[in-house]
Amino acid sequence: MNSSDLNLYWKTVVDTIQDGVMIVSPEGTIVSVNKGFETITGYSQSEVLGQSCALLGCSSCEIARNAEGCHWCVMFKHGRLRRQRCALIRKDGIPVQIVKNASVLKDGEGQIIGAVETITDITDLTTKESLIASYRQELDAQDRFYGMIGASAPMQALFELIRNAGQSDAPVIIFGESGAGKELIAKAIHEAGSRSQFPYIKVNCAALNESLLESELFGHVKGSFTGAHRDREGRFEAADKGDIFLDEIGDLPLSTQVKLLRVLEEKVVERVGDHKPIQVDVRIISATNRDLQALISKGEFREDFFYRINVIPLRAPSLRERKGDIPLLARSFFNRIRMKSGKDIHGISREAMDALANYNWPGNVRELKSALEFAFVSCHEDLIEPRHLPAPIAAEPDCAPPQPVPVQSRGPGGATLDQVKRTRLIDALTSAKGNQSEAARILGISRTSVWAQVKRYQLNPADYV
Ligand SMILES: Nc1ncnc2c1ncn2[C@@H]1O[C@H](COP(=O)(O)OP(=O)(O)OP(=O)(O)O)[C@@H](O)[C@H]1O
Repeated sequence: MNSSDLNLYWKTVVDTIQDGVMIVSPEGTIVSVNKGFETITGYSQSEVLGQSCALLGCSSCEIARNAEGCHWCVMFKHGRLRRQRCALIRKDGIPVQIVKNASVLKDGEGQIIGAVETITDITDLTTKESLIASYRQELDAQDRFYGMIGASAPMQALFELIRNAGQSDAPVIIFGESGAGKELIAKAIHEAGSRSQFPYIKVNCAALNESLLESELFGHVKGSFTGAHRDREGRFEAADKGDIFLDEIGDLPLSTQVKLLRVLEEKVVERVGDHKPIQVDVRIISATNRDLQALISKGEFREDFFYRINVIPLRAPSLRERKGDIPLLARSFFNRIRMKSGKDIHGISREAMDALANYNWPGNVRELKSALEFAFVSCHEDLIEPRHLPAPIAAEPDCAPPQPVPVQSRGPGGATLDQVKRTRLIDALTSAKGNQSEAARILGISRTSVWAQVKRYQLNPADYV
């Protein structure tokens, strides 16, 4: 077969391919199209020959034509076009999603004599893509609730409780281990509720001493103590009509509990150094990782105050009670950290994911987040492997099924949760040579939590230096 024979068959070859093929002159006049083109556009050959290719209303050409200083067909400027995703308008007015490729055609002297364009109909693909995107959105919406991630049954049940609690004005108390997400729950209650248009104010009851805490909560008047140079509004006044989140409420001094009880009962506050009652309409959301009943027995927490704040109790499930959420959480943290770090790590290996799933997570979600941050620093490869995770996670072969652990329960060997936590804190302080920030990193909890636990368990970090 010689080349002239081949030319005879060429048209048949072009007509058998499903993609559309169109040849245009340098002015954009359509000079030839194949059968695929007819199928995709709905135009017959006789209808388009001699017409301008603008007839197809291609979205990318429209954009190029409207761009200032641009030749109406970018392809003639650049010589070729590769995998351009756009849409053209069929003869019946329906848009078709396409991918097009194009090249200019030159004669023997290098003069442009036209261009060839191929068109692939990707309607099926885009339909599938949008279906996947909508499924993904649906799944995301189910697994996320005001920034909280959780597809497991305990989390789904918690989301429902939060929705209900948000609608009520009754005080809410959130129990749960450190790092389990109590603060996120408090914020979600506010955002999901009828007070969301008003302030949300957080106060950490363990971070301040008694007099500073009272001045913080209730405000003070000028001269009420050394350093009170002017009147100051307290956090309750600032939270008027909204919510106040009292974190670590178990660390609230007894005398402050009495004052808060009055705020709850009479809905008034008095600034420190003043006796003028100020009306406030604030819902209290509190949280603790301590066993309040035990504190009541020891006389360290007022029973009447406990019943006042414990109207709607919620519990943040520990991560080991909802191990099914680990991959979901890990992937979400991975994506967030990757975006921030700019490091080109592609994912978490199967083995590393298994290690995450098998670990017991005493520091809960916070520890998981820290573990991934650690992995991003130590990984210089494509995938996060077990060796990039903090040592205890990579090492711990804990294949025991997740055990529901009530907040005020007993830990291994019948020890109370407090005893287990105390031992864990001592271990961390020992490894960290008394450095509380380092101990916090080891445990995957905040420095404030370590500081509060040191205080609660009456430890002296200097003993571990
Ligand atoms: N369900 C969740 N989804 C996404 N992130 C979470 C979830 N739970 C907790 N986190 C993240 O884990 C970290 C610790 O959460 P949070 O501060 O709410 O815990 P906590 O129980 O209040 O801890 P602590 O008792 O130490 O104050 C935060 O960075 C938070 O964003």
